[in-house]
Amino acid sequence: MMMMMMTQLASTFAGLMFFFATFRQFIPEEFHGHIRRYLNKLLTYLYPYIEITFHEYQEETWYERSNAYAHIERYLSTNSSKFVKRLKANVVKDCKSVVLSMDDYEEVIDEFNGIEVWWSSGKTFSQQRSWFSYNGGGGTERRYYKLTCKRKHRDFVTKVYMQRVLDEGKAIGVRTRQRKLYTNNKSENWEGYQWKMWSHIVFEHPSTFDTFAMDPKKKEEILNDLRMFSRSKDYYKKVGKSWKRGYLLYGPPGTGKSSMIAAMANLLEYDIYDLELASVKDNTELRKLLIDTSSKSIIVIEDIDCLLDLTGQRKEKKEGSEEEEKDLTVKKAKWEKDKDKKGSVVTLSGLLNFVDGLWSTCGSERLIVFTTNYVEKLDPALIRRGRMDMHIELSYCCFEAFKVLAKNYLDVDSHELFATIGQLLEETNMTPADVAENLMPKSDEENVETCLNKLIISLKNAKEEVRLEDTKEEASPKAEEEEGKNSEEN
Ligand SMILES: Nc1ncnc2c1ncn2[C@@H]1O[C@H](COP(=O)(O)OP(=O)(O)OP(=O)(O)O)[C@@H](O)[C@H]1O
Ligand SMILES: [Mg+2]
Repeated sequence: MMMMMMTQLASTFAGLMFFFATFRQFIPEEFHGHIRRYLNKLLTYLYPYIEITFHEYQEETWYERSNAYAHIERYLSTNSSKFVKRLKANVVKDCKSVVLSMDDYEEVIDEFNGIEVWWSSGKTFSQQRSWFSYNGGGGTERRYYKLTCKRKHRDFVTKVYMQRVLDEGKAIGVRTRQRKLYTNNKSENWEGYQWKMWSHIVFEHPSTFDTFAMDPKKKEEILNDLRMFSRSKDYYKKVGKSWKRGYLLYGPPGTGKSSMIAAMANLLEYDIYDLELASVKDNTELRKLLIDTSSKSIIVIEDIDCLLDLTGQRKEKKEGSEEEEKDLTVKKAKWEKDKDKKGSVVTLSGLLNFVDGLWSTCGSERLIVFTTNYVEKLDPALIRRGRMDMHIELSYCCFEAFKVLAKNYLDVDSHELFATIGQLLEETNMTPADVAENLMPKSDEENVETCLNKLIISLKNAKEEVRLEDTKEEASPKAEEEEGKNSEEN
């Protein structure tokens, strides 16, 4: 009703303006300014409102949906859907939930701090038919939201009220969005009509900190650190630091590094950018990839140890065991092959700049996570505090971690066999991945007891293998000595 009245007033005024425009040649020039001024005064009297229109597509980049429009749409869908008669339904989150928004030509009144604003939705039609409209883009229909408020509230509405609408709409978007897992390892990154540095799939990993097996104290420490980070926007601003944090996850294969990244993303509701460095052409491309990441995300570089020779100036690092050295050589050979195939010339300094150079400050609320199996091999510059702020060791399964896995896989909190398992875990090293594999029932016949016994047998076998290895190693220097003596005698 209110909107109809306002429209009528507006058309009356438009009529007056039209009258003036038509007959202006019959009116002496010197009166034009006065007439305009009086007409404007009359407008304020007859129509004491202002209108602001938010178009769905931006004029300069006609294919790009306006963020403001999207935020307003979400805000109105949450705040107005109870009062609007006709609603549009959008299915999100993999068909699991429905988001309602105002249908075209609907109106709704919103109130904030005692001030009323009127929102209406509408659309215009463009005569031009573009390539874009044939390709399912914005098409010839252009939607908009129109905000109408009293002229005297203009400042409050444009500054305070609109900021609230945009902030709330943005927050709703974050809550209801489908999280994504991005990768740069793809030759075809065309998305509709735009070239994308990253391609993505929907991120739905079940790992959480509840199901993650590790020492509870350490887990609590990590959880506190992450929660603190996500709440510290103002703190980072105050101390003059960009709002990002680096985590280095290190430990043997199968100790949960990748699972922890997924748990972090699920906890903070962030997207993940899985950066494959071998596919990055050079430092410039690395920077472009960085610029193209969004806030509220985790940038992951797995197996960072493969990058040791990036500069060709690797310092002498501690020698690892024979097995570790062999594993590292295989991994590095694969990395070199990938790198050569894709012609990658990323350097260590390029990577250091990526982590904390000037460009890294674009965007905010971001975690950078490196993973490695061989922390002692890494260049100290890469993992110094400030770049990798928190170093997290993920190690072999301890008794506390086993209890979490037993709860996850068998739904038991205690059992008489737990004591034996606790003892064996102290005596031998087994990764959480291996413990989990033993605990998982493989048929209907396998119950809690059979699974726990399976684990006990595996642990005993692992212990025996280590004992045999040790005996062999002890025996071999003696044999060498004997051999040496014999050759001297001969
Ligand atoms: N700490 C853990 N808590 C719960 N499950 C775990 C844990 N560690 C490993 N797992 C299980 O083992 C599987 C392999 O773990 P994950 O891939 O996270 O290991 P990783 O440390 O990333 O290994 P890699 O160094 O080879 O990449 C996971 O899918 C998960 O089911
Ligand atoms: Mg992994």
